[in-house]
Amino acid sequence: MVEQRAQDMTAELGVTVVAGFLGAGKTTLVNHLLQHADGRRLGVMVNDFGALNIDEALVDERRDDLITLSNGCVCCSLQGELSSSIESMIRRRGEQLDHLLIECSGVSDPERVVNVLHYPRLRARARLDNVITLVDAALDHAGLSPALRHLVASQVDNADLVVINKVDLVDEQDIARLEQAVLLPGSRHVRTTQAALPADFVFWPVSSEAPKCRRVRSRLSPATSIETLGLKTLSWKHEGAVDMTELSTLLHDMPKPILRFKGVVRLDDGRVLALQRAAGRLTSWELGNWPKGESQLVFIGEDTPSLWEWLSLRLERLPDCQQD
Ligand SMILES: Nc1nc2c(ncn2[C@@H]2O[C@H](COP(=O)(O)OP(=O)(O)OP(=O)(O)O)[C@@H](O)[C@H]2O)c(=O)[nH]1
Repeated sequence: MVEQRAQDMTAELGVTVVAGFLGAGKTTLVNHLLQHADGRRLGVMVNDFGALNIDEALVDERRDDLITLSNGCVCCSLQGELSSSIESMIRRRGEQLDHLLIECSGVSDPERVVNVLHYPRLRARARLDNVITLVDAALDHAGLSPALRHLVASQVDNADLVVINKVDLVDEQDIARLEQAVLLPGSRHVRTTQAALPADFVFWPVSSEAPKCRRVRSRLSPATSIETLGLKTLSWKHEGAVDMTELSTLLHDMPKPILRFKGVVRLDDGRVLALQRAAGRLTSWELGNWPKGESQLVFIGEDTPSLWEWLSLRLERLPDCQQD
């Protein structure tokens, strides 16, 4: 991998792949890097697992160098779309971009994204600089299904740098236990809050030697496929305002196997709220940049029929429920 990168240092566009399980802090890292780009011109590609791409709204600034890949996962069904989007990013922006950030969906194995970057037609023009995997320190990893634990292990094993994020939410002992459980011996890793990773960890100085990142050997094979993960998504759209009292009760009651929730909600008074739940914690903030009139909610969780029946029933009190 390092040898491949050394050959590619003259290629025009440096690429960082940002991976990590649902809600680990990938968008937070992308936003942090956009804010600490130090004059570097960054392109961003985001990929949400759900049918609605909420990440598009959550990445700071609406930019014409933001490409959204939705309704699938870059590690499987969207590989063709990923490669053509990278090509079009290179074509359209090649001379005006210094670096491309590819944010994978939370259920992607970054190895598959890296494979796309090795396609001959991309190799000469894009240079993979690093794979950064975020791990959610607040998530009960032991409580995940074996397939999802396998996915997280694969994300970690394929990283050049592992970012143990959300260390503000847990104590030192828990962090040490998590590191012991998920990291391979000698893995390059850092701890962060709000994914505040120094930019030097991500962007290689243009004139430097090839990056000395360590490519760990995967202890798992074959690569995780989305089909084996046993996950389901449910998305919901509504043209008008949403009753926050009803929605808040629903979100409060949501069972643990619904692993991730994201939404953008228009309120009666015209304000727009972004809402998220990851590792059981709900956060919300006012959003200034949502051009669409509608409210959108996406839920991702284990494929247990009773869970989705429960959610559908609750969502029926809010109109226009649509299952994927
Ligand atoms: N307390 C705390 N919250 C964090 C931290 N980093 C991120 N968050 C919150 O965690 C939630 C998920 O963060 P995102 O950056 O959207 O996670 P993601 O990996 O992009 O999520 P998906 O794309 O859905 O997989 C958001 O509500 C963030 O504000 C952190 O270090 N501490």
